Amino acid sequence: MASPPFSYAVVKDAKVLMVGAGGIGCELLKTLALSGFPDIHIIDMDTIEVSNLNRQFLFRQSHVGQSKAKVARDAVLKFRPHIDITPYHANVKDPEFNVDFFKQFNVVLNGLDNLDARRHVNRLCLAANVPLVESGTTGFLGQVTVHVKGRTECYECQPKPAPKTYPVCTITSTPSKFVHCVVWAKDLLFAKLFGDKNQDNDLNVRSSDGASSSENVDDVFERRKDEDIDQYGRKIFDHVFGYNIELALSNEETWKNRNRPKPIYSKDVLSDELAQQNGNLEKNCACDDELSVSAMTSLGMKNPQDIWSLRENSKIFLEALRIFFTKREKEVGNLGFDKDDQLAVEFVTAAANIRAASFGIPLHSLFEAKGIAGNIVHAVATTNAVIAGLIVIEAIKVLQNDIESCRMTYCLEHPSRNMLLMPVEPFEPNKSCYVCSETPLSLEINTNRSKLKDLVEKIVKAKLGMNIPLIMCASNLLYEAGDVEDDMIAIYEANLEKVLAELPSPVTGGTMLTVEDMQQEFVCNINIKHREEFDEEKEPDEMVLLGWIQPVSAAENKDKSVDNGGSTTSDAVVTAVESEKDDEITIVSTLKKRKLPDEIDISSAPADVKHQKQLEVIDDEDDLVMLDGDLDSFKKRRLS
Ligand SMILES: Nc1ncnc2c1ncn2[C@@H]1O[C@H](COP(=O)(O)OP(=O)(O)OP(=O)(O)O)[C@@H](O)[C@H]1O
Ligand SMILES: [Zn+2]
Repeated sequence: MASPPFSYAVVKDAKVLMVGAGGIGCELLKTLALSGFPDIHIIDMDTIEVSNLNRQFLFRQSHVGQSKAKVARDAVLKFRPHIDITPYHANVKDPEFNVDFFKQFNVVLNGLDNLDARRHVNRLCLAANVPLVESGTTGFLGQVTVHVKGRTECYECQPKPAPKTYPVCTITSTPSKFVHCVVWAKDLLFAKLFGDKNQDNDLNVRSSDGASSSENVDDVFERRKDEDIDQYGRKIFDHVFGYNIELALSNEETWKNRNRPKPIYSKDVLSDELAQQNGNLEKNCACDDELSVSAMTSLGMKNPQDIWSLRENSKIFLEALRIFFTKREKEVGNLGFDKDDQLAVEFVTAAANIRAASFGIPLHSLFEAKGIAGNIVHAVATTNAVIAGLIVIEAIKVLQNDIESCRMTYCLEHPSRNMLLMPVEPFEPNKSCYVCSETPLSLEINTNRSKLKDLVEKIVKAKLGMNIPLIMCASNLLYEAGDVEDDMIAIYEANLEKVLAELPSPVTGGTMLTVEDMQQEFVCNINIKHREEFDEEKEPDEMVLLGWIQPVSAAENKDKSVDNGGSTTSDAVVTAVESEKDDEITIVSTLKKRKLPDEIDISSAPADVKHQKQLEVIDDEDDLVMLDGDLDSFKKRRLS
């Protein structure tokens, strides 16, 4: 079908909102300005960092520390002085950016890097009825999608795979890849030593028969008053890399079909006097900046791309631990892993490598370990530029109200059918999407036993992702959360416990609850039905939400699992799930688009069918595969 010719009028009259002035945003603002857009508003909450300069070309060294939105505006005005650019150095979730604010724009363009903000913008665009062009990049991969209320899928019509998770036992007992060791070092050991002591931690789960001495284990991690720090470090070292491994080895069953790990004790790797020689810290730490304190510097090691020997890793491990307990003592107990915290990265690299050595897994450099721990895929400027160009092309189609011609476009790393850019017709809205559809969700619940509090925590907050929910049953307010004053919080909690302990009686007869999210302008109707019989294994909460699509990874990993960390810089994972090696990518999108046939009732089975098909492919993580075809004829195809 021929699209209407490009009309400059739609551009000339358009008022657009850009959210995000980072890698994609800089390219986008430049392309919008050069394409003749006269009125552009930009929201970005961040300031410029040195690490942005290699690709966020509107920024220079002298801008470091300044607002991205404002500097981007000034930079573009230098070559397009006559356009209006309004910057907001703010979080798009701030209340000032409400439905009325969104209504003033003809189209909203996202250049964000996280799911939460994307969802928020999606919901506001739906509430304000403004089309959204959404985008993301991860290295060479990227995508641009178009979301128009009632005509295409909204951003949340399909579940988004959450960051990859691993079964706990792989992490605690049977690692087979370096990433497993990194997750162990970061989420278990680092958290145990430097994080919140009250948090549950699976570090002590070693083998099925090794639980007996769990009390002693806690003592080991507790540093005794006046305990010499080097001695303490060695004690931890010997416990986690020596004793725990010996204990795990005692369970013969585990090792029948696996390589047996080797216990490592500090005395075997480091001679005794080394502990004293270790470090040169005083000399290097005249600086006040805590994050710049480094075990590598202290030990005279410079190159983050070197792969350290077992001995070097052991020295870094002890030195980093020593620095945390001496120079950063105040933070111990509150630390969370941060990829920009040099000392934390050094500690995690060293711990992961020592564990890897024990399990016969190849060691890695700090640079590589940091990438894995921070879930970092290095950004590619060209991908951002291509994606920004595509955003503008789609925005113009949207402004021309030519939704038929809109395409979701996937930028691939390797050509497929000789193409690097794969256009896909947008999907129709998912009729069972709780965000954009009017159809109420249905909750089957044991109303005799379940409490409203559970419903709020398990369904409203955890599943539907509402931040500050307000629940109404007809015109009665049942639950409210939000910025309550401090002294009110206690009263409020007591009230909630008391007054709302049981689900209110009208619900038991089958009642529609209306749930609003005050922060995200989001309304969702839940029809509650009473059901007494629940399968305890499959439905342990005695609650089943129908019409809601589970995020991929939640269903994939029913076992208790450990998150491998932060989010990627983009959302390209929507279609491409990264596997552990850079060159292994699993594509789960159906790149050849199909409109959902009308006869299929997607409110029930097909969404699940589609979902399961995706899982099949995600499991096959070692190949580059692509799903091709429509809902009932998914085929896996290997790309060569
Ligand atoms: N809730 C939000 N409100 C406003 N801006 C946001 C929000 N969430 C993310 N952003 C902005 O979106 C931009 C995303 O850009 P990009 O993906 O290039 O990330 P970056 O932080 O600039 O770089 P990197 O994460 O790769 O170091 C950032 O500038 C960030 O400040
Ligand atoms: Zn939707």
